[in-house]
Amino acid sequence: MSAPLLALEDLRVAYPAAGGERVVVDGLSLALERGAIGCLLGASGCGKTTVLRAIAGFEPVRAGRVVLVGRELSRADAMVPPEQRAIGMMFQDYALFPHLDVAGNVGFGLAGRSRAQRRARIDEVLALVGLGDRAGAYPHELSGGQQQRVALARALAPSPPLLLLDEPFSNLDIDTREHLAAELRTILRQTGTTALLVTHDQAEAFAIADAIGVMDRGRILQWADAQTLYARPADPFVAGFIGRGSVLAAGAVGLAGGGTVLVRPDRLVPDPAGAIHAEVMEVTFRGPGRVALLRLAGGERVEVDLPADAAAQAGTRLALRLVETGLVLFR
Ligand SMILES: Nc1ncnc2c1ncn2[C@@H]1O[C@H](COP(=O)(O)OP(=O)(O)OP(=O)(O)O)[C@@H](O)[C@H]1O
Repeated sequence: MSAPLLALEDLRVAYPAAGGERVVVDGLSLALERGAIGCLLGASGCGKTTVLRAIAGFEPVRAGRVVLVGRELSRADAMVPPEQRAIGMMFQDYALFPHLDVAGNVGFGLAGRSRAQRRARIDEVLALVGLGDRAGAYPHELSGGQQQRVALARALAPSPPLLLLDEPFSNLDIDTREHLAAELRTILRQTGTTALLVTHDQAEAFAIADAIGVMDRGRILQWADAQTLYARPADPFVAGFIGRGSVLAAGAVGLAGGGTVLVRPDRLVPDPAGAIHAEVMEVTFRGPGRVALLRLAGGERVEVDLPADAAAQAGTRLALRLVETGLVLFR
């Protein structure tokens, strides 16, 4: 197999803190193939941005290595400065220059090319992001989504070997975000750009990435494609974090042998002959169907998708059976 385009090897990053230092990235490794779109997914504060900052060269590493196209960029006792890494970046505040028009913003990173070459490249990337007719507009004349496209065009213009994107759509409304996520994936594919994205939004990660690393407290718990994370989460944290479902003691749903089990909302089905008894706490309509929040006999809470004909109401009791195919057990 060919060497990955980006390799993070046992990376450790710490910030100064009262009485010493606080490790926020702790033994993190990943490999990204050329042309692949990777994503770090995790809750606020788990260290995602810090990983990107270490790759970009804004944060020194305490241990481990950052290697891009076979070139060592960071290790504990040496680092290549950010401006010599040729890595493209797009951050959540997209920081466009307000006094430059769209063409000026996009052309900013294209010093060293002739005027004609610059102009041609600006036109090319603006067409790519669907803003071919807005080259003369100023950032304040554009919508949030358009500004974000300009930021993307600016990051792509120098054809960086690697593009880092930190919560690129977090300032946008949900419709624009979903639309742009799909568009971003298409553009990255068209240009063959290798990218590493950071987000706390699972839908965004699923829509864009080929491989997703679920992070918790500075580590990657599992690095896999979206289907694998959903169907075969590696541990209870990933199981609870990805998709809907509850991680319960196996005995709570009648399974022998101990351990815990991930119960997705379609794995418990109302059945008068079922052996699992629950109290209905709440029923919510979530178009197209209804969802019931149940309390099992041992007090565990679990969410269940209700069939159209199920007559469940808050305050009533319900018998259910467990659909055992596709269950994920942790022992
Ligand atoms: N410059 C800094 N100095 C000290 N602590 C920092 C610094 N930057 C980040 N931290 C801390 O490091 C931890 C990880 O922060 P980081 O921004 O990497 O997380 P994140 O997962 O990207 O979160 P968010 O989604 O909220 O940006 C947090 O607890 C944060 O408070």
